[in-house]
Amino acid sequence: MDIYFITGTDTDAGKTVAACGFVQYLVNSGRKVAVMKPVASGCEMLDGQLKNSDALALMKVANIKQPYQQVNPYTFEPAIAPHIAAAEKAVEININRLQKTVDEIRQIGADVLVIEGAGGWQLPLSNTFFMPELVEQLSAKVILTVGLKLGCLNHALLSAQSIQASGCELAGWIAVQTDETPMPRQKENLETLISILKSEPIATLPYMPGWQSQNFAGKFSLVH
Ligand SMILES: Nc1ncnc2c1ncn2[C@@H]1O[C@H](COP(=O)(O)OP(=O)(O)OP(=O)(O)O)[C@@H](O)[C@H]1O
Ligand SMILES: C[C@H](N)[C@H](N)CCCCCC(=O)O
Ligand SMILES: [Mg+2]
Repeated sequence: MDIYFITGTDTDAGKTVAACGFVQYLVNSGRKVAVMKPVASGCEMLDGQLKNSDALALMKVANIKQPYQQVNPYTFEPAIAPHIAAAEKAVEININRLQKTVDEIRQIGADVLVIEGAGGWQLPLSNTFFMPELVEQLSAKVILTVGLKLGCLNHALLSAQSIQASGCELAGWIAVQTDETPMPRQKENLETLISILKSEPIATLPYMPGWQSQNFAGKFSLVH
């Protein structure tokens, strides 16, 4: 099973939009795709269970049916840093539990697993454990979502350097216009990103109101 981890230059960088498009692209190419949002803060009670809108959006585009708990093992109600939300509930985010969940997903016949992170690359999950440890342990390929806004050049370069320093493979990046108004000099910034990240993006996603009900698989190009 190939595992892709979708990270971003920051929270609100467009990771969920990028991850949903990437899942649609994989499904369109004939792959059996499962999804995960391992740790989510900003959840609401639905049908007696805390659920997160990112996890629900990913489940909608995947083509393997999974129980909610398998997609999103750790749910926290407040929209705050997850390790703080976990500490407030005396919950320990356990890397072995997450690894076991990924092993379960292997058993259900997925040939690709797309995992959305939370926040940016170096997300604390406790006082001593950060998200890159999980990504490295899973040998997941990383895709960096760059939210197109002023400051993204620095964030993109720092993220790429940190991904590589964590011993992970940066398999590609996705540019996302997250606001209705394009950032100033968006075209020039995209050219700079291509130069900094030393590759063309696997997709450039425009601002798409109602993206939840669109299929944007066609905007993606081949990723290894
Ligand atoms: N291309 C787009 N078209 C329309 N709306 C977008 C687009 N990209 C992002 N948005 C909106 O911007 C907001 C942030 O995007 P998104 O939720 O994908 O960020 P994220 O990186 O997944 O954040 P988080 O760290 O909370 O998971 C959302 O409200 C989303 O609907
Ligand atoms: C609630 C929010 N939308 C994200 N899910 C969590 C973002 C955590 C960011 C932590 C940080 O780096 O400061
Ligand atoms: Mg998200």
